Amino acid sequence: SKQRIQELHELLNRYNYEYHVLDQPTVPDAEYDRLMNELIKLEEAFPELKTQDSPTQRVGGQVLDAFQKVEHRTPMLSLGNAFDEQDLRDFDRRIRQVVGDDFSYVCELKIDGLAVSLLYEDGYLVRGATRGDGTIGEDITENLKTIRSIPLRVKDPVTMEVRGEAFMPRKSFEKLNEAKIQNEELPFANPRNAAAGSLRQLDPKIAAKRNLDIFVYAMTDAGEQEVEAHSESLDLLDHLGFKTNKERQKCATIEEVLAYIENWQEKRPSLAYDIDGIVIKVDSFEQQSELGTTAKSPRWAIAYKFPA
Ligand SMILES: COc1nc2nc(N)nc(N)c2nc1C
Repeated sequence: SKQRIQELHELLNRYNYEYHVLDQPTVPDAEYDRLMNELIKLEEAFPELKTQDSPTQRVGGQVLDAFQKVEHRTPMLSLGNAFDEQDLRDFDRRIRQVVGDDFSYVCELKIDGLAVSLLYEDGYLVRGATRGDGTIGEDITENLKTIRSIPLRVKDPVTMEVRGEAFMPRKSFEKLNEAKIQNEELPFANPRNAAAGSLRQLDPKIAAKRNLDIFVYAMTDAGEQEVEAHSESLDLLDHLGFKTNKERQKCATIEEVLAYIENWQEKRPSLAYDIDGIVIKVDSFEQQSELGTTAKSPRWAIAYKFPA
């Protein structure tokens, strides 16, 4: 049974990864459910064989009476904003004044959700927290564990914090609001509020039903992982089993950044989730550290906000 439990862990984690991270399931849901039920029964029969990263542990047990405050290992910064082309050209000029002309940007969609931090120790997810004020957040581990695209254990025994944006896909938002209106409850104003409201639930079983998702966008201590650029750290996060946003693109010049922005301004309605802008980052970590950060945001990144 220990061997079968190990086998079920691997199967369920693989099927979960294919469905929720790759969006390419290879088995029907019924097969997944059958294996999950077998694992639940085996763990009931052999409780000593239940592990913290077991797929059965995603939906926590008890309802909390409050969230604990937690301190982030490294502060969660915020982004400076750009609202038009001139702001972006000013940003670009400031970058070039420090690092010269030999650098590249990475552009990413700015997901309209909730910034969260995931702490992994020796490869295991040990804590999940809201951004809070950037230094102190709230421990919402039990709720974040219900997001199927968050690995409970990653391939390598890494210890790091991973940052990402938790969000509610538009279709889930519409279905949730339909149900709320049916029950004569107040609907959520937008997917971002719905995601925030879901992650603030003290009962993880409610969060588990809200079909939340996440795109991770940074890891701390990336230096220790021998990566030298942000784009490489995103590829490493993919390798570790995280869900990153695939629409990211390297841009050699601000002109290419402007073209990327224009492209996504147009394609925005076709996305399965809300975005409120585009994040532009200098790719090289060495150049990021040359540029440094102000008290609250990096000088090497900026968020272009779409007009409301
Ligand atoms: C480097 O710091 C950041 N990077 C980010 N990247 C993306 N894609 N989205 C964000 N919301 C974001 N926020 C911050 C503070």
